[in-house]
Amino acid sequence: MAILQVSAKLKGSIPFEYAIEYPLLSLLFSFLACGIALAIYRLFFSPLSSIPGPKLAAASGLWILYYDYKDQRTDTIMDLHLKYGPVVRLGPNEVSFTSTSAVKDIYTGASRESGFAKGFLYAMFTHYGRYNMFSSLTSEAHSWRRRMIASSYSLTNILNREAKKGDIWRTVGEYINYARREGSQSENGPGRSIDIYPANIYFACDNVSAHVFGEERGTKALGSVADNAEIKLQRESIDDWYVPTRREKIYLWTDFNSALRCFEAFEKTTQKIFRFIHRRVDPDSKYIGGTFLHNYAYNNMRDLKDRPSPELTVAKNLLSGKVSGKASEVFDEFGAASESMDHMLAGMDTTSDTLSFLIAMLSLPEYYEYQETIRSSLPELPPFDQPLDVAGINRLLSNPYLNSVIKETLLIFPAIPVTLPRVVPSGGRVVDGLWLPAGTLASSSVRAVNLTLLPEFEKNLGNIQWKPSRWLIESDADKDRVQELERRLWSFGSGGRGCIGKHLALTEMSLLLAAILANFKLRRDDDGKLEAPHSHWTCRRSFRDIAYLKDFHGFVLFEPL
Ligand code: HEM
Repeated sequence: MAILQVSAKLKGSIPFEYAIEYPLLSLLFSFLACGIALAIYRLFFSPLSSIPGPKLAAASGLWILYYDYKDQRTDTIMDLHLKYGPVVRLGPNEVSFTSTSAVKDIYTGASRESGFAKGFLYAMFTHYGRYNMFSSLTSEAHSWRRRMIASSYSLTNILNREAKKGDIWRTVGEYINYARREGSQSENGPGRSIDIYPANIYFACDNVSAHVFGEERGTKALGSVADNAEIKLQRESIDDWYVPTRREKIYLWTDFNSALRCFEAFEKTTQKIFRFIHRRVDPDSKYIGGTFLHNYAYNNMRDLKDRPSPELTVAKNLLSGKVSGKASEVFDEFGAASESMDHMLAGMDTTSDTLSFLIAMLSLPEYYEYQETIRSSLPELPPFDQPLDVAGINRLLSNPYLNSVIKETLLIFPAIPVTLPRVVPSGGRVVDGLWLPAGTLASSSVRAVNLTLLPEFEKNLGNIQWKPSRWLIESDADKDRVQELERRLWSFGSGGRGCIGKHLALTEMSLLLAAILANFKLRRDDDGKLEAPHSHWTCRRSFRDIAYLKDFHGFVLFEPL
């Protein structure tokens, strides 16, 4: 009855008549009115409305989406922090922080939580349709996975394993042979002109695969290709992994969760179909679909299950570990393969990028003298078929000059420079003194956190120098400053989700750098005469979303000493 009365009243009203006469126009008008009301709410009444930042960003998620689309998120966030300070609103529901206390609140948090849950972005990093440690979003899904393999990556294990088996040192020897054999002659001096980007990827891949699956099953991509079809295949497949489309525009996906869910379901289903067809044709087929690396990781895992190896590896832990009696907390064949595949990728991209930036910088004329300084600080090194002992590895890991170039590269060119998104848990939380409602995306960008540490940040953002000497302690006055830098350097993340492979990466990089400088002078050889056979530097705009060395093609002259 009441409805009839209201509709009779409305019938006579002018807006109602317009709505009947122009239904599409009025629908559009209603959307517009709702949009304006929403924008007004977000700008003036939302709990985040007092946080500084561009008004357009606060009003609509399209603002940051535009920069995501242009692969400029990291640079944009840097500019915003420069303009607005340590807290910036990036979207209606997203806030970026740079202070140490905020990083602690978000990423370390209460011990029960070990930081906030990860944002949906990470779900892109499943393999074979299975979650792994890196892609698990919540602490429940993550912590049992991490506990199962944490010991494999501890510093003690890395040192003892290396002193016993010498896998990394042998791979370093392979790199030195590669630098003497590959590339081309240069007009700029004796020695070979090496495209360092693939060389570093092969190095990182050979190391991480040997650590995960054992030396016998590890890739040997640095080996000589002559007459070795397997090595040729490995190299081609590793290069292929870096196709430009890989996870391109990844931040865009986070705004389209349902599309991402569809993508996951599609991946899972197509792989099931692939397997089904292959097993019909060949009952013993181990082909599972996906790239060479997907097959490599899965087949190694299956092989290790059938033929257990005495070697203590990450894969062995994955296959045998039981953390609790819960059936869900044990890896099945695909779960274990997904975990190992993820370690391969995490260990390849990051370590190789860091090495490439480092070698590229050190090969510039202004650092020739610094190369000499590092060289003269090095101890006598053993032949590559003879492992260094624990004391010998520790001497290199604590060499202040090697450390200075590694840390400076991690600081200025972090391999993962981007936003590491986290979600405020139910009930809301206080971050850096600000109350954030549940569901807010609260995060820090590694590059912004690192660079805001520097006194020159505010004055000279466009021209921050790679300056390894800032890590040297030459007087008492330097001590506190350097310790503070070390404490706050954030390139490996922090808290329960921080990098598990940090000690492996640092050991690989220190050993390699010592051997390179003991054998070669490094000179930039990118004079435009050599065409870069790849576009790797620009491909890396996906997850990294920044191509730091745009004008550098990656050629360095390795001049024998
Ligand atoms: C220079 C080298 C490296 C850098 C700069 C680096 C950086 C990072 C960062 C920033 C995170 C945290 C991501 C987040 O919180 O969202 C992370 C996590 C991770 N890293 Fe690394 N990483 C490096 C080398 C490695 C290596 C060699 C491995 C080998 C296995 C590895 C495996 C992982 C894994 C599995 C995680 C996820 C940990 C978890 O969720 O518990 N990383 N890394």
